[in-house]
Amino acid sequence: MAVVVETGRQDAGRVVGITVLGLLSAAVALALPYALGHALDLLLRGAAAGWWVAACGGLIAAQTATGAGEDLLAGLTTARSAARIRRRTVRHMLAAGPRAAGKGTGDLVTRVVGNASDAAATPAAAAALPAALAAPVGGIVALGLTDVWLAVAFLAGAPLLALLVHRFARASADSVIGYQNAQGRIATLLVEALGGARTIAAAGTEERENARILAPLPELGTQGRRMWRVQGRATAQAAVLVPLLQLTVLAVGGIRLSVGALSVGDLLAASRYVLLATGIGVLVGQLGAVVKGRAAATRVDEVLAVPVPAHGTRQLPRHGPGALELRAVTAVRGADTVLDRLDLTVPGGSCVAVVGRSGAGKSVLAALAGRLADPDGGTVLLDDCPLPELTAAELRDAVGYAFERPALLGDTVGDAIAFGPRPLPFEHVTRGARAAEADGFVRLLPDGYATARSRAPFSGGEIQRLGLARAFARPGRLLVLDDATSSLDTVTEVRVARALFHDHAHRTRLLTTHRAATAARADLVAWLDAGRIRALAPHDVLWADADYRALFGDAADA
Ligand SMILES: Nc1ncnc2c1ncn2[C@@H]1O[C@H](COP(=O)(O)OP(=O)(O)OP(=O)(O)O)[C@@H](O)[C@H]1O
Repeated sequence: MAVVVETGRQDAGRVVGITVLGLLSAAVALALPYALGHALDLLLRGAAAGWWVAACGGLIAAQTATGAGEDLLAGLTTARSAARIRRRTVRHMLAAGPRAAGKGTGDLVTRVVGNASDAAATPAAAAALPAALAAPVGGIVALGLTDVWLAVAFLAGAPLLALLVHRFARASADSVIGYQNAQGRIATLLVEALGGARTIAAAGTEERENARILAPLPELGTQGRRMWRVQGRATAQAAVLVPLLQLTVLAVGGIRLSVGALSVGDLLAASRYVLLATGIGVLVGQLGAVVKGRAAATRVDEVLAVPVPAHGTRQLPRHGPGALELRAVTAVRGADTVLDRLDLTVPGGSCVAVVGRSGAGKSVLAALAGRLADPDGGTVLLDDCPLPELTAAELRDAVGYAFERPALLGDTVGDAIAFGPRPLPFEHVTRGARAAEADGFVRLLPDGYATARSRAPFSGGEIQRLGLARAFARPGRLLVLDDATSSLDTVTEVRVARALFHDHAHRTRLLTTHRAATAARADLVAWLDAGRIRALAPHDVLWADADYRALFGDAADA
């Protein structure tokens, strides 16, 4: 329950305030029946009761004030906790990067939005528990002090009340966890379907997809009904048990009044104490919030448990050539060892194309090269420095990436190209766009580079060119391109290739590709096969090998 414990600690002042105000409110609630009873007895005897009546008024005002203060503090604590948990979860998720994506986008959103607010309510609800418990316990003690037989009558039925609370807490915890998990699964499937809306429409599988997304609905319904059943049963049982207990205590009180052991005022006080003693509704409500919050906190904690890569303190040598070395690198994905003690040296300033059959592990290798993922074994070095030893800023400044399906982030098209840790001069943006053959179509947009992204629908090839522009625009010594030119038409690809293969900045370039033409332009080709580099040589040399040619299918591409 790390996230709840931590937010509780940070809100310690307010949490203590809620407990203190709650206990004060309970104390006032316990004092009021005594004052009322005493005032009534004095009035019935015709004695002066002015002070006691005034005390009753004061106690009622104090009860209102402490209740309002408690509500205000609880609201503040919950709101601040929710903001803090969301900030922390979002920061952690982004720091974990692609590692967090394994949970599914929809499920992550549910955890950060819904579960975070339920978890945030826990410290305040837990802080109110002592008061929710003090009022009933105080009520029983007060009954005993008024007349021991009243307490005996109440305690005879109390075990049933205790059992009710215990069963409620246990049964509702199970159903709440089940409900939240089913919600997360629906969100994941929905986000997946929204991302694939075009494919679903083209395949005409809307109905099937609808059924797939809503598949966890019966489970959600079952858990929801269980939740309501548990709550309803507890409320119904309490609705029968509580009046029965009150009636029993009042009946005993009536008998004690008739034998002169109690005054009328005592009976009035007892009727209110028994109400406090049976305050199970408040306790059940508070317990419900704590149970729900703890279940939600478990789901938030699972996000926070995704490891975030630690960064070192080193800088790269000032004028290093950008030599990349993968030493005995192993990468395990699922049950498969995708890369198996792989060695690869990419000379500084050179352009190396990584080829291999589909699923050979090219993208995994590309991710390791710039530390978008860490290897399960072995080391990746840039200019002889292991990547984990570099500061985060040094690493991101040194390595640029372009992807097959880049995400365009930022408000305007220019922002999407400049997207990075530091602002970029406009000339760099346009230079990158020119190199990626994006400058022409960007300038035709209504406001050129200042066009809002939402007003600029792009084709797959154009999006790829903007992703390339982003990579070209930023300085750095290593450029990793993961299938980043696959959607370009042949003419554009040839033009982009000019910038890529004759890089004026002499950056080291590692690019994964399926195209023989792209491999042919690279200085060297790293042939990935069975988790290792089968050969590292120029394309012309490798072309003599029939297995190598088979990678590209139709040789006409070459
Ligand atoms: N997060 C993951 N979880 C499980 N398996 C994964 C994960 N990422 C990759 N894989 C698996 O690792 C293998 C290598 O994937 P990778 O994307 O690197 O192949 P690739 O050579 O780039 O393929 P392609 O040429 O088709 O893009 C594949 O079998 C893939 O299913």
